Amino acid sequence: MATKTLGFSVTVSDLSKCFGSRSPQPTSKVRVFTLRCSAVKGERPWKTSDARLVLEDGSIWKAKSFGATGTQVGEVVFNTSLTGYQEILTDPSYAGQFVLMTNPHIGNTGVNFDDEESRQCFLAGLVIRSLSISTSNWRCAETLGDYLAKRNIMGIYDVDTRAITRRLREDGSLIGVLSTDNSKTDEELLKMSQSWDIVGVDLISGVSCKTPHEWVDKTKQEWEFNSKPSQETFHVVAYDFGIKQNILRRLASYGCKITVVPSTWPASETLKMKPDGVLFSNGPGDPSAVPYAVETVRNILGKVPVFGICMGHQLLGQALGGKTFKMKFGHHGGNHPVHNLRTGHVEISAQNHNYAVDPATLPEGVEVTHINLNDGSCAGLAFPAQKIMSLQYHPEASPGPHDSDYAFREFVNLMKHERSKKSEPQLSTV
Ligand SMILES: NC(=O)CC[C@H](N)C(=O)O
Repeated sequence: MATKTLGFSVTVSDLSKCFGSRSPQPTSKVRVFTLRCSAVKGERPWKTSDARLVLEDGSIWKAKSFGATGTQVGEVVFNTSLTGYQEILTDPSYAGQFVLMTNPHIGNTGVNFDDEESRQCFLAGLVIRSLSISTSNWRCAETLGDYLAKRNIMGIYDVDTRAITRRLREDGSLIGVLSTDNSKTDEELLKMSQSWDIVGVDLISGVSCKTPHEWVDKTKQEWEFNSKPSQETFHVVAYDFGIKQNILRRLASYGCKITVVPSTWPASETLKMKPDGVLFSNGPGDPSAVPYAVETVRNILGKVPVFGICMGHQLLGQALGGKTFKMKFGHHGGNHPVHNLRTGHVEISAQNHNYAVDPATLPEGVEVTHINLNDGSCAGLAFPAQKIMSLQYHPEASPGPHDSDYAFREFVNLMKHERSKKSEPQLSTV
């Protein structure tokens, strides 16, 4: 190819190198892909070492490691959020998964003390195209590399994230093994990836809290955008299936007093607390792998107002008698358009899920309230007769746009309505 000067001493041939190259090596069952990029050859302030991401389809992606070292298996999913990698890293719903960020430049704002979504990082690892060589933000407390190393989470960079994303979009989500261990052969890693599965595994029990506790923190005043908090206080019991803390902060900001309970907390104990409402949270893995949670949800339905978010929505769907199914590659990102069928509005939403409820399997009376406009899948449900509302996506965002925050107000209104019904004088029948 003829080399043409573009200015800033960058040439077309330099740029073509930056887009990586597929170099299939037909010698064995596996094919190796390396990313050649002249722009990242300079000295780096962090340790680098060779790493391999071996996917179950036999492709091997050579990369450099940051964070922890070792060998880790997980399902690879891609996330299209442009910002918010710290919230993504601490979202417990990613347990068992490698998150590949499609935004090519990650790490430039470091990590801070405020943006944690849970007590630790539960994900299998992080896959990025380019790790920022410098970190600059007024809230930055640590670099991304140091943060991951301390939490024993593996990361890789200098890998062709666009090519992997296209593969996942075409072939569906894939299991992969990430390794920095040179003593393991490609075939061994491939075998590992082909013999592990995320379907049917209860990942909730590994991320849920162990004992009930109160939650009081609201969204900090400087970040608050809801100007009309409720004048009344409502007691909400929140089931922690891997709950993101911003769900709790948003509920507290809307005037709720919250008791967080573990995933195995009996429905009877919850009902004894006489809550105004119950929240079923987001969480990792396959909703069909946790029948005990579906049973708990079933025993609460109809008795108090409930709100299900993501995993909570899927468990509600199953408790109502419906079915969930695994999607081809799921939805992960902060830019998913959702159609609110009740208002006619389109919301740009934050999403993170691989499973969905099949609305055709739900009983009569259950209303589909929201649709994902990318693929028409069910994004929200309501069953007014049973005081149920649920969303497949994340109204708390974090990271993501705030378009769907109104859902917390709707939940408060549901509880308010129920309270007012109880205080109405009962007509006696003769
Ligand atoms: N964020 C979530 O709650 C995810 C729910 C479920 N683990 C899924 O992947 O669909």
